[in-house]
Amino acid sequence: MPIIRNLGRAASQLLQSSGCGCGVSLVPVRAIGVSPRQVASDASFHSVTFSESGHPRVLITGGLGQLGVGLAKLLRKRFGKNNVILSDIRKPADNVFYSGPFIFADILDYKNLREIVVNNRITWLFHYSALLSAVGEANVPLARAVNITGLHNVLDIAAEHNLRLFVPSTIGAFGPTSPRDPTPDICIQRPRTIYGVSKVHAELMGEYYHYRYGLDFRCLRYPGIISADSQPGGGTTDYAVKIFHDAIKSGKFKCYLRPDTRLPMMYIDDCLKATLEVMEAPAEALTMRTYNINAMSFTPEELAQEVQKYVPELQVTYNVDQVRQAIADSWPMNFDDSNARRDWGWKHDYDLPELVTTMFSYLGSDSRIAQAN
Ligand SMILES: NC(=O)c1ccc[n+]([C@@H]2O[C@H](COP(=O)([O-])OP(=O)(O)OC[C@H]3O[C@@H](n4cnc5c(N)ncnc54)[C@H](O)[C@@H]3O)[C@@H](O)[C@H]2O)c1
Ligand SMILES: C[C@@H](O)[C@H](N)C(=O)O
Repeated sequence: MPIIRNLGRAASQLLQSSGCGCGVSLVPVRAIGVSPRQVASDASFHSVTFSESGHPRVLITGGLGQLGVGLAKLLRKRFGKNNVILSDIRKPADNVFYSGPFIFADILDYKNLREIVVNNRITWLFHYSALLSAVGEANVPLARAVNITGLHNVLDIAAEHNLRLFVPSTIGAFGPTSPRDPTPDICIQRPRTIYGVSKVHAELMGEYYHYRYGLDFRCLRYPGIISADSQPGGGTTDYAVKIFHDAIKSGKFKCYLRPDTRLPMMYIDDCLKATLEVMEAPAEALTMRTYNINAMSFTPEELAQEVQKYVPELQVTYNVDQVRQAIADSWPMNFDDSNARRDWGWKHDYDLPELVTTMFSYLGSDSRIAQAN
């Protein structure tokens, strides 16, 4: 919902009398007095970055997807179990529910989200809710709502409550006119998916709120993420997770991308490590608010060859899905993350061989690993 649509009379008056003398507000307009739980307009909205315990109070939105549960685990180790609240609109599995605080949070419900942030004295928000590239193309209106309207809600609440906000972007924020090998941080971004368009929008809005309202916005462009104990949510890079499961289950894998399709990829532990590191980086170290991060790039054919070292009988066939192939063909082949490495010391731990070894050891085929060595 456009911020301006929520501009009430009190907000208009405040805008007229705003301190800088230029007639514009220092917090997003929606934050000024539209909530039934509104505090007086002269009260301080500003909470602290850390709670009394010295740890941030964290909320993760969209936390039941491929990445959120792992992030919660990492953050709970660092900040304490009860300081990290996982949220989603889906029902959590027992092991997730009993591993720490979980709450229902629909990012399209602005008031509910605001109430959660206030009642739990949240200071850091990791905004993971999204529809990914393939499911986004299958339902553009929903992707637009979740990825764009939902982001607006999160941005306004984060700015109003002085949160440190992390929003992940993606290799999908680039398009066919971007340099693809390698893709630098700053270049042409004309993606052709609703997912990519919404992520460019998120990068730009977050940076705008940073410069305009002082929001502590931090963003990483993730490559395709590979994990063993969580399933991907409908993206173009999902094949690189499925191949491991199919290799173990049936010894057969049908790939929906051409064998020579090169994309940047990363093991989940590196992705989550980078996320925590950029959130903990001192603000003065950050010369940018949106960074590429990279680990490796491979094609389905190269991944299959590495997997076949562990499952030599694996049969791979190719049945190209035109939608996902067109998306992949418009994305970076290699990612230039030199700014992240320089500014806050980003360094990945997993290249392709370590990734494959780790995946098989998690998926329980240690005997095959022994054979391969
Ligand atoms: N997994 C990757 O390879 C990858 C790569 C680049 C960027 N990212 C980004 O990282 C973030 C997390 O990715 P993921 O792979 O875990 O995604 P996912 O698709 O697995 O999970 C997204 C979650 O968002 C939730 N969601 C949907 N609508 C919602 C709503 N209205 N309110 C609250 N939650 C809602 C879904 O229930 C789901 O659990 C996303 O923003 C994604 O764009 C992921
Ligand atoms: C790359 C990333 O954003 C996601 N895994 C997708 O393929 O849509």
